[in-house]
Amino acid sequence: MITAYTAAQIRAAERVAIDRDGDATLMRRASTAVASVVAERLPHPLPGRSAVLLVGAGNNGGDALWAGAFLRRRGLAVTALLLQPDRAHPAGLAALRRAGGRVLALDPGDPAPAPVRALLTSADAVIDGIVGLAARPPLRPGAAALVAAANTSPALKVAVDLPSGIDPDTGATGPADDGDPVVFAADVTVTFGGVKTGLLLAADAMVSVGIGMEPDPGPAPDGTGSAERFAAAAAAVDAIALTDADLRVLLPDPGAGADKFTDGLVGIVAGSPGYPGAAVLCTGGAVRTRPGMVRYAGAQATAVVARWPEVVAAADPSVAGRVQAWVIGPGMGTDAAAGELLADVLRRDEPVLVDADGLTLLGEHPQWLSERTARGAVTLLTPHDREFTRVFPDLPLDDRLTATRTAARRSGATVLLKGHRTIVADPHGTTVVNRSGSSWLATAGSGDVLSGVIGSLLAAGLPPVLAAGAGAFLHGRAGERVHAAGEAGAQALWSHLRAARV
Ligand SMILES: NC(=O)C1=CN([C@@H]2O[C@H](COP(=O)(O)OP(=O)(O)OC[C@H]3O[C@@H](n4cnc5c(N)ncnc54)[C@H](O)[C@@H]3O)[C@@H](O)[C@H]2O)[C@@H](O)CC1
Ligand SMILES: Nc1ncnc2c1ncn2[C@@H]1O[C@H](COP(=O)(O)OP(=O)(O)O)[C@@H](O)[C@H]1O
Ligand SMILES: [K+]
Repeated sequence: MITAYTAAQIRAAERVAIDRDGDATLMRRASTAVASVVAERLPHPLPGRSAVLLVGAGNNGGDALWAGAFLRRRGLAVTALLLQPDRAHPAGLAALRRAGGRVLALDPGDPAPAPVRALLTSADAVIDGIVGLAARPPLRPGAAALVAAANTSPALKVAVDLPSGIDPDTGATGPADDGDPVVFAADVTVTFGGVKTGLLLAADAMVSVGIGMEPDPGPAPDGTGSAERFAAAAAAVDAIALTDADLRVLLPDPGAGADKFTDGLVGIVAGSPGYPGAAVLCTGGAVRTRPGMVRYAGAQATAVVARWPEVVAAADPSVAGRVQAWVIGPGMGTDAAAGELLADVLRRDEPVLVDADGLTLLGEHPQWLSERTARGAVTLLTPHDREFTRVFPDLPLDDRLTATRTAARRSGATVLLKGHRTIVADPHGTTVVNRSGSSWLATAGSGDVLSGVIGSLLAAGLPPVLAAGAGAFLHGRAGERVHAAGEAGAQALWSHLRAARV
């Protein structure tokens, strides 16, 4: 489990560490780590190579200046570009100068003239120390112009603590209506004092370095497979991301005493004459995720059983037999008959996952959701952006994390917002960010497979936020395998779901 924190939580831990160790010690540890990452990743020998530092007004710039001083001592030519020369970290600046580094004060009106752009283009490494924990995006115009110029450089790009341009708490990059906000295009982010939640969303490669100021990670999951313990660990921090090892804990292999009824049955209501494929795709997601039994209840029983003979099929939920969780929505249509089916399933007490057309119907009948969550029935919504906006029209998606958390808190449902980084939040605020996946998942029907996967985990009794988080992680890993195998299309996911649990 990767645990992540808000800037305020990290600042609180930092205050304790500064009182104990002094801030110069912390900065030395942080900047040494940045210099090491740069030195490890550049081709050797290092003498003769060059690094450019982008330096803002605070301690983030201080880290970059100290890292530059260390790299200078290892033989690199180092140039610091100061966005606010009179506010640059004095000790860092002095250290860089002592080591023989060059310092350029930038013109605030034109921070990236041709000579600066040429310097960035020819550099071997660019180190981003414009802004860290104090960031409030979007970047101010001068910083944005410098970052935009740096992003065009072929150099190794290393962000100090956070890529400048993202919000530490949410990963958001600023209001979407201001055009595309600029963010430093880091190849790697070296972060200290704990992973910031924004990094889970907005940074790909990151190195988290302990410098003696990390927040208390809370109760660790004990490795026994207790989902409750796992959920408590997740609830104690701001957000988590799951790992392959977590999946082994959350989805144990069945024990010797298992039979097909042991681990929960999922019922699937999906597909319609217009969309027979959705029924088959969604059911396949469930069949391939866990042993046990899958029931199908809907208009495509013949097609489903032709592809999945192990499925027990019925014409509708009222005659389907007992299940421990329902998945409803993929390709079911949005007509009156589909609405009745959804209303019927939502009146039941078992956990229900609503996806796709089911979400469009919920947008038209919000009371079906509120009546259900008011009586405490477990509900999980798995929208993509357009479906999210149908159900929660007033929640802007320029800050996806806040939108997802607000939707969950307000509706009483667990909400999974799909995307490059899928986000799951439950009504109490427990948050899982998914970091597995491949853009090859952006293919028609891949969401149908996902809802089958998650429904199966919900029926197995995982708390909804973990069922959704683990399902998204597994689906993402399967997507990576589809890509690696040179395959494509949503049904290619089926055959990789089992092997994706390593
Ligand atoms: N206090 C310490 O001892 C330590 C601090 N550390 C570093 O210090 C950083 C935090 O330092 P600071 O609190 O000084 O602040 P930052 O260095 O994060 O911010 C610098 C300045 O950026 C400006 N800024 C904010 N939003 C901006 C925007 N959208 N566009 C342009 N500029 C913007 C702010 O006005 C602020 O003065 C951490 O991220 C980390 O890199 C580490 O060295 C660890 C130890
Ligand atoms: N750019 C992307 N990178 C990674 N995963 C993506 C990307 N775009 C979409 N996905 C994933 O692909 C799936 C698409 O689901 P959805 O939009 O519901 O498709 P459909 O309705 O066609 O089944 C989701 O799991 C989503 O997280
Ligand atoms: K930075």
